[in-house]
Amino acid sequence: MRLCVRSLKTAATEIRMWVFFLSACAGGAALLYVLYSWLIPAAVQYNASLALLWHDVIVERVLDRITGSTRPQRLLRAVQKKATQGDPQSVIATIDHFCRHSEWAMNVGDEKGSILDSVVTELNPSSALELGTYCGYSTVRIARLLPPGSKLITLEFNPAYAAVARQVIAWAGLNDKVQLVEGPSGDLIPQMKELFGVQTFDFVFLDHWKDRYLPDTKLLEECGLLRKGTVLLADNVICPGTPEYLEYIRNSSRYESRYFKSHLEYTKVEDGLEKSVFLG
Ligand SMILES: C[S@@+](CC[C@H](N)C(=O)[O-])C[C@H]1O[C@@H](n2cnc3c(N)ncnc32)[C@H](O)[C@@H]1O
Ligand SMILES: [Mg+2]
Repeated sequence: MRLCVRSLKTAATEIRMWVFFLSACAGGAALLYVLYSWLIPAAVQYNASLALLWHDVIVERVLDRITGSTRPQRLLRAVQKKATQGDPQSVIATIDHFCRHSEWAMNVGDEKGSILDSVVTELNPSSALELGTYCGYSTVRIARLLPPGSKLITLEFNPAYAAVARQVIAWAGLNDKVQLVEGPSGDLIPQMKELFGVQTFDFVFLDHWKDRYLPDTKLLEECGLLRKGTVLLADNVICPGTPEYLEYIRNSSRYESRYFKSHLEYTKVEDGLEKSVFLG
């Protein structure tokens, strides 16, 4: 009888321990779930530094490790799987969907993209330059709006990104409008006239590394690649930010400049585009 009571007590203690252990596991899992599905997404939607750290460093590195591929390669696979060949709009929509629902990427994005579209449509440029191609998202956005016979030269110094962008541009059916040139902007801008026969650009989209906006603008001026009326459109002037460029372009008597408020691609963090008309 005594033995029986003792084994009942031991069993009750064991059950209590198991209940405690399982509750702790369930609590931990619930906490992780709330963190991952609610707190982190909410924080990175509204905070600039957290957004860039989370999307551009943590998630990208983890997914690269797990999948054995790079973000541009995953983006390209989504395009090849879901977008219609020869249809730029479907390529843009596929990339935006991928970036909103699978993985953030540093394209200009749909929200600022519609501002970019209106600037390009209004200007109707026959020669355009893009600094920073990445996967070719903004290249496709700009090139699809160019009038027949126009050309967009886009510069990218990362060979792996350039290789992906070439396939994205080809998938959109825009090879005849786009010339992707591989190399650093600082070396290529001075060679534009002799290598590509460009006189001046009607439109320049600045979206490469932010510390190059100002030196490359001055280089474009020195090389005589801007004409009276050339429009410079600069992305990410708030996030990550280009303070020296803004200081220069807003205070120079050679430009008329205007800020278009928007958000960092695929988030609610404030960012914007600066449109500056060269006055000659
Ligand atoms: C923000 S991404 C461009 C995004 C692209 N414009 C879009 O919206 O789809 C910036 C790209 O510029 C490239 N880049 C940065 N500095 C550069 C430079 N000095 N010359 C050429 N490419 C550069 C980077 O490798 C990167 O792919
Ligand atoms: Mg950008």
